Amino acid sequence: MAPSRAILLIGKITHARKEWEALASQAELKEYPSGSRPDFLTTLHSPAYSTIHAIYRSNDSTSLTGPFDAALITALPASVRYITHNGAGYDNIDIPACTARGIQVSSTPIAVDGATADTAMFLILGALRRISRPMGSLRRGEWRGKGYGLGHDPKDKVLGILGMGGIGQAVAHRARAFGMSIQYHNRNRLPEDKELGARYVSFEELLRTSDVLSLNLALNASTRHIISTPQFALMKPGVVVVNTARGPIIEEAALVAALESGKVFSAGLDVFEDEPRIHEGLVGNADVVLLPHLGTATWETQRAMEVLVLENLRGVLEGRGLVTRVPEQRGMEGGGERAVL
Ligand SMILES: NC(=O)c1ccc[n+]([C@@H]2O[C@H](COP(=O)([O-])OP(=O)(O)OC[C@H]3O[C@@H](n4cnc5c(N)ncnc54)[C@H](O)[C@@H]3O)[C@@H](O)[C@H]2O)c1
Repeated sequence: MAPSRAILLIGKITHARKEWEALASQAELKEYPSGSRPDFLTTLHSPAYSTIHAIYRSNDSTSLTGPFDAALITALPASVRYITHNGAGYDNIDIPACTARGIQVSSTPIAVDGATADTAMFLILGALRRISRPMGSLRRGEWRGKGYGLGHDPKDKVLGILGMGGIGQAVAHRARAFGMSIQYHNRNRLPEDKELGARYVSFEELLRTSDVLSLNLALNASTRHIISTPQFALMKPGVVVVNTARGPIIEEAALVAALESGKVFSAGLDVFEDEPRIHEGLVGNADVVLLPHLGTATWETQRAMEVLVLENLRGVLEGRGLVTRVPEQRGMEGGGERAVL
């Protein structure tokens, strides 16, 4: 007998295609590989989509559908019960709108921790050395170039981690090997065994006393622009700021001003306020280290993320529920969330 429930894949599965196809014994598999938001909204009303039980989407597939905002959530077929999202950040999904409709959402924490923390370390070391300027000079045939200057060692510097979740903890673990002393601020203080010897401090103390500030918290209404002009004013002169979380956590114009005034020695950025647009004051600043949102861009991590989404789908199809439901839906019926940090 044909499965009566369907799963809709929006975008592509690249690294775990076989595992996706294996789900065909448990559900009808449908795919929406390309299109536009108006096209997607129209397609949602077709009878072929009326049995969709779960949706596989990703941060990348936002380019096909636009954000999963309240308008899109409202337009989903009544049959949709789960959204399994490929991405540790899910700021492009309106979680309260999903909860209001009884739709459970999972993300891919843990799978992303190592690669994103490696990226943060790369940016911390690169920004401490202001490595971009001499790298650019070399490629222009100018060897070290004119503005070349000495950098700083990570050893004995205070690393302040804002957001000590999975990635923050993986950054702490790595930074310790470079001789950094670590402090953090989080919504909730961690149990001692997860602190890895890091000191818990207030947000203000973190800003006032860190030599390097690493941003590792989720983007939401309360964290948008959490780092802006007043926060830069509190920081130590010559601080290094690294962001591998989400661009809008920093008010980019304020960062540019802090770089230009010399308050910030350098920055290392994987994420930007209005990707893929980048503030001219950052692109034009040879001393900042910039990456085009590559935090999880490794073969191993991309596969691990896809496999985790499929584990969530299998959990749903086999009646066990989601494996990594988002913490905002804690307490909602149907289980499967990780601890709220
Ligand atoms: N650059 C990339 O490619 C990339 C890859 C993966 C994740 N990310 C981003 O990194 C973020 C963190 O990922 P994670 O898996 O570590 O998430 P996580 O949920 O494990 O950790 C986030 C931490 O931030 C803390 N937090 C939330 N609001 C806070 C606040 N106002 N002040 C202090 N702490 C606060 C939470 O308590 C939690 O401990 C994601 O939300 C995502 O946006 C980026």
